[in-house]
Amino acid sequence: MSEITKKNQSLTPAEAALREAALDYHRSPTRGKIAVTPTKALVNQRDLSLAYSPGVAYACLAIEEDPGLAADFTSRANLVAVISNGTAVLGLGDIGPLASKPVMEGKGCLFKKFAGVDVFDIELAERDPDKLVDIIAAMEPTLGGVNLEDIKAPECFYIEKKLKERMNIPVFHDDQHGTAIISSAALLNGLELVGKDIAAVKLAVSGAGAAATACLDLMVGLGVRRENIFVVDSKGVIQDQREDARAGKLDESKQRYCQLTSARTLADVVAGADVFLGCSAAGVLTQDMVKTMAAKPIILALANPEPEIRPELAKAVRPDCIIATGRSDYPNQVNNVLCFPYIFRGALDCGAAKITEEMKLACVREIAALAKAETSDEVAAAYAGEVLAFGPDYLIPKPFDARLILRIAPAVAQAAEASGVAARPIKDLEAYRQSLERFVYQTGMFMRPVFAAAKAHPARVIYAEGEDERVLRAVQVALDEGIVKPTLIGRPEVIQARIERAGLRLKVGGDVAVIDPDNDARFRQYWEAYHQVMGRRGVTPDMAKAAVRRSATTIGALAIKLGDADAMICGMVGRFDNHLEHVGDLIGLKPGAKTLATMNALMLEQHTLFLTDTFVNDSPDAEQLAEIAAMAAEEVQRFGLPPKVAFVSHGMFGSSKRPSAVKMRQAYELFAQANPDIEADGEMHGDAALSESVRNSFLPDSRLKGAANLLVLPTLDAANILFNVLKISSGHGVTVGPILLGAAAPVHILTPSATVRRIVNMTALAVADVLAAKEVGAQGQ
Ligand SMILES: NC(=O)C1=CN([C@@H]2O[C@H](COP(=O)(O)OP(=O)(O)OC[C@H]3O[C@@H](n4cnc5c(N)ncnc54)[C@H](OP(=O)(O)O)[C@@H]3O)[C@@H](O)[C@H]2O)C=CC1
Ligand SMILES: CC(=O)C(=O)O
Ligand SMILES: [Mg+2]
Repeated sequence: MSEITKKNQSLTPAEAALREAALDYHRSPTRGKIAVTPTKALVNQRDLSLAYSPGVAYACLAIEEDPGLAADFTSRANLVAVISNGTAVLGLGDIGPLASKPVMEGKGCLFKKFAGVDVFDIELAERDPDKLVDIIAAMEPTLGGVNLEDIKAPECFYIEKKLKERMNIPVFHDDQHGTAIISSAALLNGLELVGKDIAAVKLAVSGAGAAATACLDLMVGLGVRRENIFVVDSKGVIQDQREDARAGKLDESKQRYCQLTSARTLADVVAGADVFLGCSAAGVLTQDMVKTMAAKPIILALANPEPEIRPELAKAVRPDCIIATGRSDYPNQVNNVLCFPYIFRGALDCGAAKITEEMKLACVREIAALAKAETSDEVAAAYAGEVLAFGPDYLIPKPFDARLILRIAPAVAQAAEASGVAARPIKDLEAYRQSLERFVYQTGMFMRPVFAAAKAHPARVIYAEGEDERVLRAVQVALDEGIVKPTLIGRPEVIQARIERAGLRLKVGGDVAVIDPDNDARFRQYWEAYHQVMGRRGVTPDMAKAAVRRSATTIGALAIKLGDADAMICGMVGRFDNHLEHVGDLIGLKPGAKTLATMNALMLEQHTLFLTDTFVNDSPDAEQLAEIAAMAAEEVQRFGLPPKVAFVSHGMFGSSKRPSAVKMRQAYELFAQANPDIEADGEMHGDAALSESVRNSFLPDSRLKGAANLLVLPTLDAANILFNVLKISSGHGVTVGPILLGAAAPVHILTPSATVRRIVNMTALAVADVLAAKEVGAQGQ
């Protein structure tokens, strides 16, 4: 039996579940985590002659004449290579370049998602440092920057040094400097909390590789005294009596921290230490060792994926400790993801030739300060339910804090200019900061507030098409996310067979309840409830029984009505209008609402847009449009976004007297009267909705600033057509919806094209809506 098979067999159930989920995530729906996509249209002969021969030759010749133009005519200035040879992959060690690829693809995702930086992940089968330097240096014409990753010490120091000498673009070994920047910020904040002086603290360090050495170098620069640092590597304490030290064979990086001491083991040096820094291996710091640390110890246990000690173990023996790890599932995630996307963003945007010490220190300052800054509405929404006040469990900002890019990238660009390495200094830093906002709502940030709210209060969601494999897969994800208590409508034996065929872990009767439309003890209760609602609309008891047997959406709606579920997802099979009819009949309108309507969200390259009404009302009048806009604006806030509403039309601020333009103007006026605090304007063209300068050329004092994010369209045709055109033309726009507005309970009617991810997102939204409805109800009492 191989070591890996043995290891898999010894996983706890939670670890085994995580393993399955992680493998599934990497395998489907596409293999791997990242792809290369063209950014220009290439659809006709003309495009071809521009993109390729003959037109491309002009771009080539322009660059030949002025190499700086490569930044304008190619993607180079936004392209970073994440390069590894697989010799120190996380804490997994020397697993080789091929096995390192998921990590490098992952870093690529983080670069793109958090900071819009494009990445080629490059895994090289080469261990010889000089050959690696030659290979990487030869790639300079391709790249705007090099992020070295998971290359082991001491070779990594030499490789980075040589590349910095040879290349005229930023070269940054993430494991060294990214880790150093974050852990230094955590150390500074931690010391502030425990009231200790950086010049007086004793550091015990496990690991003397890339990460640990760089952390120590930076910490010494910040005031830790070298004589107070005691380092342990795989052979024990680095001290002058060690065989390699006596033989003069210590690497130069270790020699810097070699001590004259009688201590020989980690336990020896941890005793009395104020700070433990671990960049080494899983579990090396024991509870017994932690017990011996000085008062209010700070523990930075950064080995990945398994830290030197788990926080619950450290806290059990030293409740006074402050502990951080590299993991996402504990407070205080000290991980270089808080740094590398943003330091490169700033460096690329100002054309930095290098990453200097000033640029790194700017990052430390910004990250440390951000943890102490007042939390913005967006961050509070992104981490709903968590306390984000500076303290022992909030030492440094969270990875989904949108302010990271807004603060770090400008600070880095400014520092680059100050240290004389910026080829294109940023002239207007405030305008630059504002331009970075385009990255903030592009990503997981978009659904993040919704998921956080759902996670804090999981709710009972009933799925009408419970036998559909997409639904089963989505329920598995939603359960793994901890956001749902699901009920599936369907035949139990069919559901079970499909769960097994799809290789899912759902347990019918365990974490998943089932309502069998052919045989359920609640049948009588359900058809009677149906008859009670429909009896005066010509429905006999026999018709009521048949209706309940025939329509799963009817069953789902009745389940909500009778208190067996909080929310419903339906619509994967059949026509939208049929589902809507059942929902209208049985769930009805929420108090105060006069109409049902729908809204769809689209995450596009440049904007996140919400469009209404995409599915319900053919040609709503001005009053209905104002009401729909108000409901839609409320839902937009669920995503942590301030709604910015544009009533769009063929007319522009009174330029047209046609009825549809007049209607949109009236709708805006009614909306503005009822919702004076929401930014809105109309009627206006679609381009004016998205571009302030176009809008200003007609009306400089519009009540709408920047780009609108909620477009209210005059008819169902207009909204539905625009939505579908944008969805396809954007290529990779992510969509959420249709989001049903105005119903008395959270119900969403999806469409037959719904993907697993869409169902998961709509589940999260339905659960978040349950919570919001309860809060509104409580306020009304
Ligand atoms: N949270 C974060 O952001 C980051 C965390 N890390 C983590 O830090 C760890 C090290 O990474 P990196 O520096 O790149 O790797 P390196 O291979 O460069 O260094 C590993 C170091 O750990 C030492 N080591 C190994 N086993 C032990 C042990 N049992 N006791 C004490 N020291 C030991 C090695 O000793 P020797 O020199 O004798 O071989 C070496 O000095 C990994 O777990 C990695 O995941 C790294 C970067 C970022
Ligand atoms: C986070 C990281 O880069 C590492 O653990 O190697
Ligand atoms: Mg790494």
